[in-house]
Amino acid sequence: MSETYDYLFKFLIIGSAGSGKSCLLHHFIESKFKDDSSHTIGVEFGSRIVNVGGKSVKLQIWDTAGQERFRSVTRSYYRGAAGALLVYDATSRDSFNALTNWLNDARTLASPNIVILLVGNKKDLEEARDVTFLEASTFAQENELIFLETSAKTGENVEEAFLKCSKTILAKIETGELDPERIGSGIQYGGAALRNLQTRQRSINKPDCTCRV
Ligand SMILES: Nc1nc2c(ncn2[C@@H]2O[C@H](COP(=O)(O)OP(=O)(O)OP(=O)(O)O)[C@@H](O)[C@H]2O)c(=O)[nH]1
Repeated sequence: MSETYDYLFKFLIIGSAGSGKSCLLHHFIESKFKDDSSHTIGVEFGSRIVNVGGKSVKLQIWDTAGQERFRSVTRSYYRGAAGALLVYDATSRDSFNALTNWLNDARTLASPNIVILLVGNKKDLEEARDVTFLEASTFAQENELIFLETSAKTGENVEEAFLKCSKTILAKIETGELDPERIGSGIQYGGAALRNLQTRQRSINKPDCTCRV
């Protein structure tokens, strides 16, 4: 039996090693900080159903390894992603400088319409900050990204990051900018939406009984 959600979105979490991708996913799924996090080998997976503007959306999230040696494996997961969290560590300038490369990969290997949310993680480490909010938001504007600063430690803005990205995808579906039926869109209808579509289809096909011959 199909689960009752309206849409399924495929999500990626990408960015430099150590920026906190696995901790963000863990906090989103388990609502707590993963304090024994080690480097991801290849990819890890998590999923959760969220409510976005009255629609239930199942997020299928692929957490990719940031280390260069896994790049060929992780790249193979980009295809057909509807959304991505592009993560840098706000206490690491290197992770910020690497964003352009990650962005190029996402836009060329995933769908060109992929919705990307830039995430400045480790917001709780204010004293060790190496990237200002202003320069990151300027980068986000220049590259047409949505932007949030988060802390996977305190949980600040973690939920918001996933929800904001989902909300943007949903809005683009509603305006017709994204087509869930396009192969590789990273979006699927769930059981609930399919039932609605079928009901609508039936009423379109039904002959108009009020007309008299
Ligand atoms: N203070 C603080 N530490 C964090 C935060 N997020 C992650 N960390 C720490 O940063 C380190 C790396 O976190 P991970 O989530 O494993 O990083 P990753 O991006 O998944 O790394 P790779 O799997 O190698 O790509 C760990 O020691 C975490 O405890 C945060 O928001 N605040």
